[in-house]
Amino acid sequence: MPAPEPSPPRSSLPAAASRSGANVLAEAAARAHDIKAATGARPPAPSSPAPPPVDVLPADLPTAEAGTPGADVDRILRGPSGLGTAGLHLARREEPPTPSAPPAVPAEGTPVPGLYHHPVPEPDPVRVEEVSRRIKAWALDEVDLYPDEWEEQFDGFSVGRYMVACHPDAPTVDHLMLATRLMVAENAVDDCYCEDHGGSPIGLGGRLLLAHTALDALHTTREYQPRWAESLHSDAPRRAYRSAMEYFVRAAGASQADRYRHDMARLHMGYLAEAAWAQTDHVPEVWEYLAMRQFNNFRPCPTITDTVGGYELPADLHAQPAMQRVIALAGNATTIVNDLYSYTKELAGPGRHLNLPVVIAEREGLSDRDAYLKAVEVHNDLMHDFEAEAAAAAVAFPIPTVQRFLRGVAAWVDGNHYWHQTNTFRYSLPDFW
Ligand SMILES: CC(C)=CCC/C(C)=C(\C)COP(=O)(O)OP(=O)(O)O
Ligand SMILES: [Mg+2]
Repeated sequence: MPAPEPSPPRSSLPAAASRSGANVLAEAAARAHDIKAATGARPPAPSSPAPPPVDVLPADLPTAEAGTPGADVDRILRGPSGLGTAGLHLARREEPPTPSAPPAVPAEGTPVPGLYHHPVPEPDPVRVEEVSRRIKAWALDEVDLYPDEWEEQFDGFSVGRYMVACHPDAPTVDHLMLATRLMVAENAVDDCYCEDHGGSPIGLGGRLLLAHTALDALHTTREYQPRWAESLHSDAPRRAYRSAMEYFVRAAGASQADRYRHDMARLHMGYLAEAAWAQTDHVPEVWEYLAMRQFNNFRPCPTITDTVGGYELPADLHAQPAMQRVIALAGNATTIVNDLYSYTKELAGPGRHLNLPVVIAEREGLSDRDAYLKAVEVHNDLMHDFEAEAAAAAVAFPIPTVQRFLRGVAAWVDGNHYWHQTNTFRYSLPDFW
């Protein structure tokens, strides 16, 4: 007589988590592995020769200011403390420290008065320098990204400082490069197809769709495949997307790569709505603008925090409605930060550029100043909601990868604010105070 089947493993997770499918059960089984992964990392495909050693950053995230609504949540997002919990924190660096690393120079720039945010420590200058060196080499030598005249703008964008600030738990510079290439490629598409460098709403849909195939490959017949493959080398945005995605896919799990493709499809849909409104000079209602900006949004950047951290948030946990809400609120807060810091730049550009203060002024009949101040309040409400929902998700899913992912998203939010505040080459504040 055959031996009875062993009973299926039972989840030790709370009810909310155990409803979320097979991957969550596997997650529970792999918890011990995750704890190890929180201090180790999935290695990305190396992009170039091994980097020089970099300094060791403190792995903790910045704390919320005392007395702010974020103070409680910050304690949760900072993760557990006490004996035996070290493995649940952000990864320690794999690269050895450089004792002679130069001290970080304090950042320039003033925060928007009244903007709820968390200051971050200066990003490690050694990492910043190395990422900046490598990204320029990639842009020039691997994807021929820009003509000489755009060099100052490329440098002024300070993408190395941006990505080091946003990913304090990246175990190596190779991991940071995954985010940095994608960030540069995303901006190349925005600049060259949509905005500053020859972009236009006219014909944007066709250009975006074809560029999207650099992220989400065309599967077609033998006759047409080579023409498509060639097309991926035919302009800078497509070369950048193709190459950055190739590196990313080599480091990411299949569901992480698919998550990124989905987020980029969302982004492209947002670009199209913005372009359609620009073509007819339509000013949407405020809530409609916010809906467009939820898609034309930084979301694809914080959602790769696990790949850049060298671990994976399982797809079923990423798909949880609570997690989706946290991600959407984080993306929306970070994107309204852009609207506030880029306000004067966009006002100075040709034509009307929609951003939240402009739309509030137009649709709610407020002065430019009052509309700007109202946009600050909208941002602050989004930030408080993000933090409250992240805290609730951290409690609902007491799983190391969830906690680490939430901390990674929060770190991205703070690093994004830091970069906007300190990028005085690109942004300046209006004279409203
Ligand atoms: C990096 C990335 C995914 C960008 C996508 C959307 C995007 C370009 C932004 C959210 C930034 O907004 P904006 O186009 O207004 O940028 P600038 O104000 O010109 O810096
Ligand atoms: Mg802007």
